[in-house]
This record gives sequence, structure tokens and C-alpha cells, in this order.
Amino acid sequence: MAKMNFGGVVEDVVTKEEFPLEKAREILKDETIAVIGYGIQGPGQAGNLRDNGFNVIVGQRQGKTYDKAVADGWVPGKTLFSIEEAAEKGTIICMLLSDAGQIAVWPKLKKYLTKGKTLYYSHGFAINWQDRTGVVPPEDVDVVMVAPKGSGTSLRTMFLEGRGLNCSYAIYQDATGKAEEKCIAFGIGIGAGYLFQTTFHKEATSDLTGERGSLMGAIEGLFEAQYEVLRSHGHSPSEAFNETVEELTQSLAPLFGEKGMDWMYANCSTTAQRGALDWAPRFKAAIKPVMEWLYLSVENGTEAQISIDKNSLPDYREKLNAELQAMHDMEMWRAAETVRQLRPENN
Ligand SMILES: NC(=O)C1=CN([C@@H]2O[C@H](COP(=O)(O)OP(=O)(O)OC[C@H]3O[C@@H](n4cnc5c(N)ncnc54)[C@H](O)[C@@H]3O)[C@@H](O)[C@H]2O)C=CC1
Ligand SMILES: CC(=O)[C@](C)(O)C(=O)O
Ligand SMILES: [Mg+2]
Ligand SMILES: [Mg+2]
Repeated sequence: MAKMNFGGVVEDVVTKEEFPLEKAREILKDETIAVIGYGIQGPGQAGNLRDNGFNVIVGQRQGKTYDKAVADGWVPGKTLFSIEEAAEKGTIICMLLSDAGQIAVWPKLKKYLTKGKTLYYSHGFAINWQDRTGVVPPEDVDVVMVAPKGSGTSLRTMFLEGRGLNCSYAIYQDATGKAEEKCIAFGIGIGAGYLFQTTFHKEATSDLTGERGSLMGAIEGLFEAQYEVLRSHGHSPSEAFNETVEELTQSLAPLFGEKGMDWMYANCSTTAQRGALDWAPRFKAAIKPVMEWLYLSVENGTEAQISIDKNSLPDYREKLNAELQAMHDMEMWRAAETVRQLRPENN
């Protein structure tokens, strides 16, 4: 553990310096890691673990993603199995099915959680809302979590670029006395940037807040509101899109990603700085009550229940795809396609 100061608050975190890959390999050398589910996180975690020299198998039901696993080099009968076969062979069972899928398969899978095995999650969902999910692990298994703070797609691409995606980790149940070292070793194995400690409860609530908030929901709401106001006042799609999204992703967000918001501000005009400093508190005041509403809706289980109900419907995928298509078809995101096409590096 390294003690690091985060804005005046000291936290214990794990980095590859105190916990190198060789140590992680040593800790997990006798384990068979069974990655159950090959959607978004599955390929990222399984691929990184395999490339890092761990003993990994994949369990996935037949269909398009099974074929993707084959295309990625997982060999049927050797490293690629049905969900149940993989769960039987694995000593670390990684629940990387969708959160609703985990509820559906739990009754079939729990019999493979024999004494001393490890049940691994990348989200606090199943355990934190166990009154709604029905997931109650046997007492003689370790239950741990490493939650990558980003898409499984980025986990893989950042690994291939020699970078790392930050992850949180938590221990829910330590039956063997070795849950924590296994958990951290796993996090290093999947290519974490640094690892910070949490609980299943804190991960689940912060994650659902973040994705509904600034990471996905709030940012789309912000973009749509500004784009529509600009368009309704006679600005062209090109102007509205560049002032709302393109400039942010291509010029300004990389600046504050690299050296902080004040540095991004400092690299903009004094006119922009004056206005942004005046308007930031107004947006904060308008948005904060919605954030409190969101947090409450997560904390009291409403958001989890909506996800469970909607994502357990037999046609959830068609319905989700239709909603994503409607987003794709919005003028703003169609304008985006032309803007991307016009990036000099794209033509
Ligand atoms: N998508 C991401 O990048 C992130 C996901 N997570 C967590 O990681 C876990 C996995 O999430 P994703 O990779 O997004 O999952 P996903 O939605 O991509 O689904 C993974 C797999 O689940 C299988 N599946 C779904 N329902 C099933 C059922 N009833 N029976 C059998 N198989 C079923 C699908 O075939 C799919 O291959 C979740 O706990 C999620 O909250 C955490 C961080 C980021
Ligand atoms: C990518 C991530 O961590 C999210 C947004 O929380 C998720 O995909 O659930
Ligand atoms: Mg997340
Ligand atoms: Mg999430």
C-alpha cells in the first residue's frame, strides 16, 4: 500500500510499484480464472489476464459473443466453455455477465462455488442489492471485487498502449484469509492503473451515480440542452456541434485531463475565463438538486430495481438498441458524424 494525498485527504492505494505483476502471478499461480460472460468487461479482463500470463478460461453461452471469443483466440473445449462448465473448472469465478444476467444464472451457478473458491465481481450490484438480486454466496468462499473505472473496451486498449485504467477493489467475504491478496493480484493482472479501496455498497452507489450523472446521463442532457438552444436561435448544426461537443472532446477536455481545470481555463481567453468563472456556480446551483435526487434514487434502490426490471425483459436488447438508434439519429449526433469525417486525420 502507498499512502497518497488526494487534495488533502490521505488514502492507502495500491500501485504496481509495491505490488508488481510478478507478485500477482505468484499469488494466483495455482488458480484457474473462469471469466463468465464475454460482453464488454469479459474480453477486456480475460484478454489482459491472458497476456499477463495468468491461467484463464472463458464461459459464454452460444451466440454472437461466443463467436467473438473464438475469433479472439479462445479455444472451444480448451479455454472456452459453456457457462456451467467454466464455473465448474474455475477456482476464481468472475461474474462478468450483465447485472441482470447474473441474477438469471445465479441459481445454476451457485452449486459450483465450492469451499475455498473465489467469487469475483466487477460491480457491487449483485451483493449490495442482494435483497433484490437474490445473490447470497455460500459462507466458505471468498467474495471480492475489482471494479474498473471505465469501459472494458478502454481497459483493453489502454493495456495494449502500456497504460492502465484505475480500479476500485473491495472484500465482502474472506473465508480463506487470502481474499485481499488474491483480489489485489487480480486487479494488477487485469491491468489496473492504481487500485483504491471501497466497499460493495460504496462502489454500487457511486458507480450508478457517476454513469447516470457526469459520465453519461448528465453530459448528454447538458449537450442536448445547449445544442437545442443554439439551434433554436439560428445557429447552424456545424456551429452548434463544434461549440457544444467537438471543441470539448478535441481541445479542452484533453487539457483538463492533463493538467487540471484551472490550466484549461488559463489556456482560454480572458473573456472565456471571466464568463466560465461566473457561470460555473449558476450551473452548479441548477444541477446540484438533480444530483441529490439522483443519489437518493440510487441509494434507496430505485435505480437498481429499474435496471433489474427493464434488463430482465426478454426483448430488453431490442428495446435498448431502439433507444440507442434514436440517439444515433438525433441531428446533433448525425452532425457529429460529418464533423468526425472532416477531421484531417480521418481523410
Ligand atoms: N461495460 C463495462 O465496461 C463495465 C461493466 N462493469 C460491470 O461488469 C459486469 C459485466 O458487465 P458488461 O461487460 O457490461 O456485461 P454485458 O452487458 O456486456 O454482458 C456480458 C455477457 O452477459 C451475457 N448474458 C447476459 N444475460 C445472460 C443470461 N441470462 N444468461 C447467460 N448469459 C447472459 C451476454 O451473453 C454477454 O456476453 C457488470 O457487473 C457491470 O456492472 C463494470 C465496469 C464497466
Ligand atoms: C464504464 C463504467 O464504469 C460504467 C459507465 O459504470 C458502466 O459501464 O457501467
Ligand atoms: Mg463504472
Ligand atoms: Mg456502471
